[in-house]
Amino acid sequence: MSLFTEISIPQLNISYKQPVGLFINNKFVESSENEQIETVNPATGEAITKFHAASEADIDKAVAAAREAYESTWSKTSPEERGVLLGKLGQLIEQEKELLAAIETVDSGKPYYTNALGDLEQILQLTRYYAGAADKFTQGKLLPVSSDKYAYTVKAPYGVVAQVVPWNYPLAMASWKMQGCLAAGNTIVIKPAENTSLSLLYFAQLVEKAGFPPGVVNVVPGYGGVAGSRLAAHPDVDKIAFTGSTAVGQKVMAAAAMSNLKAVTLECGGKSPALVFEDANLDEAVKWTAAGIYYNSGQNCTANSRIYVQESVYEKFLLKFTAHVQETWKFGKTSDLFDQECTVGPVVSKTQYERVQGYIEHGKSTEKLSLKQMGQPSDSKGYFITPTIFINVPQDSKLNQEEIFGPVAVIAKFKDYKEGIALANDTSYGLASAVFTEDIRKANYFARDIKAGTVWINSSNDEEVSVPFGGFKMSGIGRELGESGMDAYLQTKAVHVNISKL
Ligand SMILES: NC(=O)C1=CN([C@@H]2O[C@H](COP(=O)(O)OP(=O)(O)OC[C@H]3O[C@@H](n4cnc5c(N)ncnc54)[C@H](O)[C@@H]3O)[C@@H](O)[C@H]2O)C=CC1
Ligand code: BAL
Repeated sequence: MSLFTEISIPQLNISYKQPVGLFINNKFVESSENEQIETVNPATGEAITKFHAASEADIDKAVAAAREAYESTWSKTSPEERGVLLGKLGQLIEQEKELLAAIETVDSGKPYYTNALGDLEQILQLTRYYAGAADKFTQGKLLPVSSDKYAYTVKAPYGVVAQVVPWNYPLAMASWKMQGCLAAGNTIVIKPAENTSLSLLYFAQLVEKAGFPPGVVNVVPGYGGVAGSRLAAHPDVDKIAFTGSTAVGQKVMAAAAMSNLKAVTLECGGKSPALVFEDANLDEAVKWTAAGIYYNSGQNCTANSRIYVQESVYEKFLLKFTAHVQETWKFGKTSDLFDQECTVGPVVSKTQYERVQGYIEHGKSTEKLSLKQMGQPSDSKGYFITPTIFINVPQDSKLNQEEIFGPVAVIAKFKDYKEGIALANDTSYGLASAVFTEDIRKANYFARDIKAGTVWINSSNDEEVSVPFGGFKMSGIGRELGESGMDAYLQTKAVHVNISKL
């Protein structure tokens, strides 16, 4: 099988060369067992191409390349040099952002204009952020101890870092991990998800063009149970960062512990609440909560998948929410993801389609809940799911307890602040939360009382690359983005200096 394949995207009049090998030492290579994975366009269900899947032996080669690059070159670069390389990478991303967004659209099902281009804007922004941060967030501290002694701290990179990323934001989740990690001075072996590997393979070429030395970034597409688990258990990986399901996050942490006690960052599932109080601006609350559940077809770990509305404005909110969803969250003409009006794409795969439809069917038939469904895709191909609203959902419903990861809003009532915050906290997850009120005290009580890593006051899911992101409880460990996105890849060394004389 060739290491490149020609792919056409007729809607944008684009034809390009897609790398389909493993990227090790700045070269595309075949997998040692010649195993291949077919990737499918979620809007049509049709195959796009096949790419090589890394075996355990390939992972070992990639880790050895990353180790060699770390010891021989990368650990000797200055933070400023790393910042310059990230700056060049940013320029290349800017030049290629339309193509990268188009690859995301075709491979992961993101509407091009209203979604995929947005991912690329964020990637560009965070690449520039870490280019500038490389020589700022790497500084240690001077610690005066006594007249005869001082100490200083050094922030040292871990060395070889493994990263395992999911399919809901293929290149964005990779960038959340890679750019800060490189700025901090580590080398990387990164595994994209098996159903959305194309954008990161294309991106690898930009890494090489920007001038990163061989072995600094290695991209190893492959199956989670083979390539992912080998990375988690690898004795020469110093840290692993993972985004995906909580169940796999637990496996990654166990493998990390039982191999070499490598450091771990986990960004896992969520069941994030939004509380809408009676004094909220309801139009604003409707707009944000709808975006917070329907953007990216609900495939967001931070999706506000539980919406609680104070009982006095519940009916009014429902009417407004339903009308707004009908108006704003729509499939494209002929289910075309390149239609400028398209805001709802398919979910990523047949597996996810069946999983999300399973929850809808469960709500409808088993729990007999009331629901509204908005519009139909214009043809039956692909994995499109109609934006769905479940109404008056009891707290113990499966729909209120489990992460659905699809365009399914779950709405319920609450009486007062005490009940609202109790319902919001009634989950094993703690990734994000939102509150809608015009009362600054109430908003701040909520920020104080909610057990979640992110609180949005009068908005939802509007992340910033400069602000830390991560979960409480079973949503994860550690933080990404902002200064935390570099700190996650630095460890502190304390140096004691004795200047006393006998
Ligand atoms: N936090 C988030 O952003 C995400 C959450 N999810 C949740 O997980 C559910 C299931 O989706 P899946 O694709 O099954 O998620 P997953 O957790 O299996 O996949 C995420 C990544 O982990 C890798 N992986 C799988 N098994 C592994 C293992 N044993 N060791 C190391 N890496 C492994 C996969 O290849 C992929 O790259 C979704 O419905 C959603 O609820 C899924 C993706 C992203
Ligand atoms: N919004 C980016 C991370 C996530 O929700 O999956």
